[in-house]
Amino acid sequence: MKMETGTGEKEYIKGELLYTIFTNDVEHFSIVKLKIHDTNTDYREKEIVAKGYFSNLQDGNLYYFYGQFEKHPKYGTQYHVKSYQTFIPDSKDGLVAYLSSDMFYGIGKRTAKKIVDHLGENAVSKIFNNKEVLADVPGLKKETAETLVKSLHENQGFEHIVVNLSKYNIGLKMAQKIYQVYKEAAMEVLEEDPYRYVFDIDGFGFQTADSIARQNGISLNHPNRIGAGCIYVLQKSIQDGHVYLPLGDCVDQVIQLLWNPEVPLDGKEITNRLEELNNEKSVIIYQGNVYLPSLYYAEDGFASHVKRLLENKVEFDTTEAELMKIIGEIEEEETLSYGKEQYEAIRRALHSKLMILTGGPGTGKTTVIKGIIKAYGSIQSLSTDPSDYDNKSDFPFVLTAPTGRAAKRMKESTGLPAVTIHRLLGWNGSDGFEKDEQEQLSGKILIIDEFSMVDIWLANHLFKAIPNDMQVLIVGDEDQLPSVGPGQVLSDLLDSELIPTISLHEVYRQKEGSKIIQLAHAIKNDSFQIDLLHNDKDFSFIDCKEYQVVDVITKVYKRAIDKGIDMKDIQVLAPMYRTEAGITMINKGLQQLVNPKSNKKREVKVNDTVFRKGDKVIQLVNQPEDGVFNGDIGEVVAIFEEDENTDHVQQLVVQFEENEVVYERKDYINLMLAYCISIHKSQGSEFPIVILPIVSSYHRMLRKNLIYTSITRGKQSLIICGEKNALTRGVETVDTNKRYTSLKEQLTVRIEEHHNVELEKNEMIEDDELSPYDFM
Ligand SMILES: Nc1ncnc2c1ncn2[C@@H]1O[C@H](COP(=O)(O)OP(=O)(O)OP(=O)(O)O)[C@@H](O)[C@H]1O
Repeated sequence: MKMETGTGEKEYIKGELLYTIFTNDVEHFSIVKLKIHDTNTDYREKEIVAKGYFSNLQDGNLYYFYGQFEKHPKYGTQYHVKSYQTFIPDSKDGLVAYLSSDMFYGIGKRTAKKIVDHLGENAVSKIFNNKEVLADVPGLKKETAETLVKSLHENQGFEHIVVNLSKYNIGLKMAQKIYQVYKEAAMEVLEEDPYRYVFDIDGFGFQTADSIARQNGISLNHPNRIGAGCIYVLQKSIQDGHVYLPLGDCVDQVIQLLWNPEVPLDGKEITNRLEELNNEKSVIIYQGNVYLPSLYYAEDGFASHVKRLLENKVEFDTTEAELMKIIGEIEEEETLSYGKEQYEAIRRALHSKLMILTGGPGTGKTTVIKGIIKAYGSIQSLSTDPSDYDNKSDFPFVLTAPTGRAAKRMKESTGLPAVTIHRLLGWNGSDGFEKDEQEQLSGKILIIDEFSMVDIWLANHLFKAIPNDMQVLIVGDEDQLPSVGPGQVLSDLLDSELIPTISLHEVYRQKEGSKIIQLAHAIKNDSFQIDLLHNDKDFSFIDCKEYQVVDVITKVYKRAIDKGIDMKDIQVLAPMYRTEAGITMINKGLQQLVNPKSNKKREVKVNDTVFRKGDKVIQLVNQPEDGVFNGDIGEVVAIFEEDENTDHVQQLVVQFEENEVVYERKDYINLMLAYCISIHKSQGSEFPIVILPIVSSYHRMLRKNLIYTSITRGKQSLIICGEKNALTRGVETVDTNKRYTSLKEQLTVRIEEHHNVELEKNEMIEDDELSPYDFM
């Protein structure tokens, strides 16, 4: 419902706060009940529920609220507040009463009257604009004036900023972020240099700053505009995975962003500005490349921690003969015989401070991890059973992975505890990580799985927390998609050839007759042939066109459900959201099939999506405070209305593998239906049955590493539906989008010298000592 005032005047409700129905301390989102004293809208009721991002509202106080009416399906009309301010009486008597109230300590009626007599009905805004006006109030002590100014700012600083920011269409939520950074100086900063916000406020876009600058007459070639353009271009490049931009690219992109026919800018001006920013440490220019400082220091920090670890030697005095015996005993226990590469991987990992283990699916990475743990336990006489340790943190084997699902898989496949990297480092959201250089991790061996997903920021945080006496094994498959965040840490480490690496090539699962593995390796080795798409016991290909995809997937899904397969075990993966065969349409089709609308099931609608009790959903952002992370999949188990819980807000409850999370309406956008998820979101997860549509309308996305990643998510069965040509073209298309990173160079500079020494040592080990394969 839209209310018009008919006069073009800004709509308001002047209301007294009766009570707060709900408030969220972190974001200051509140729902309040108001008694209406006045309004210039057509609303005629005496009370209304208002909601918005308030700070410090007091029961009984009068405020002006500016916003718009909304119709809630159950509770009727509510006022969605965009900005607000305390009502300050506009009569002299009212103002005297206000200034002499409890809100202003030390000001009695007489002093208040003096102020009002001298400054008039607009006393408060005059003081806000220039506190010096109080100096002329006869008989007002300096200290009293200072206390009054301070209290005014405490009581109204935020509202004042909110009201002023709203003139530039900046909403309450962004205003909270801005106020936290600049406090009362927010407007001053904004009007003098709106571009400062691009540097300091997370999520504040360049275009917004630019339009405010236009309104305030800041010139198009103002250095602040050019500076903000540079920062913005660098921030945007993170979305493409870059750690830096070459100076020339950066300059070109800034010229494009700032382009205006009236004031053309040339490259020299931009380069000069970048150099100034470099001097101020707002960017870092190093060897002709431009970095945002956080990325430069992450790369620099990670490289130095890798060097630090490599400098510390491993005490390993077990002879090769003893090691052979120990590994032989493990082979007997596990009833297998390690292949040559696998044996070497175990042996080398025990000798190395830091080692990388790579290999495609089914090459035995997990088998090797288990072997390393057992061998280490045996050599050091340490139990590999966590229950033998009184204190959890004494367990010497630390297993971790970047996502919840990958950690869970690691836990299941090794039978040992494994947690996400965030949990291992004690991430507290805005407070950062508990573990760092000062408070490092405990344990003897750290094994990090799915390392291809780790970005440079997380790699740096993790490595700074690794103590010198810990051995580290990095496990990953470089042919998977790179991390969502900036960098390509695993492939840079491998490219540097400075870290001891063992690559497993022999495929063991294939020996058990897996077509999925065969396909994956054919794609990896560029030997994919169309006749590999013949159906097999774990694989089928269904020929269909784009317009048939949703229908085909629905039928396959139905067949699986009819056979009694749990929907948790079937996962549809697709590369894009918005096509006829995109994730959104597939989700709609599958929701209709497995969880259709019913009078018996509650549902909520968020934009175009309906979440219904029983729906499979995926979490889209990290929410460490609730123990739920980007990519976690769960099920909607309940929906509660406002009058059914003590918080008096609508709630949606999702059961994840390990915990239950309660969402309020404003957080529903962190969820999506998950019958079909994006291939990017599936990284690090595996599913018993994967259904994979591949059609030519996805061509923009179809790349070898994307298809490889999707195929390797299927554990027992893979069904590809779509067009063979699209699949063939996709596996032949290599991702040429180069990520600008300099980790390899950073590592080379730091550790080449050290590495030469290590190499010599390793050669000595290889020369002097015999391996079992020398006897074969
Ligand atoms: N040397 C071996 N002899 C016999 N079987 C083996 C050997 N190595 C591994 N396997 C078997 O091959 C299968 C795949 O091994 P494993 O799970 O360790 O590979 P992986 O590289 O971790 O695979 P993925 O990345 O797909 O999880 C397992 O069933 C494992 O028991």
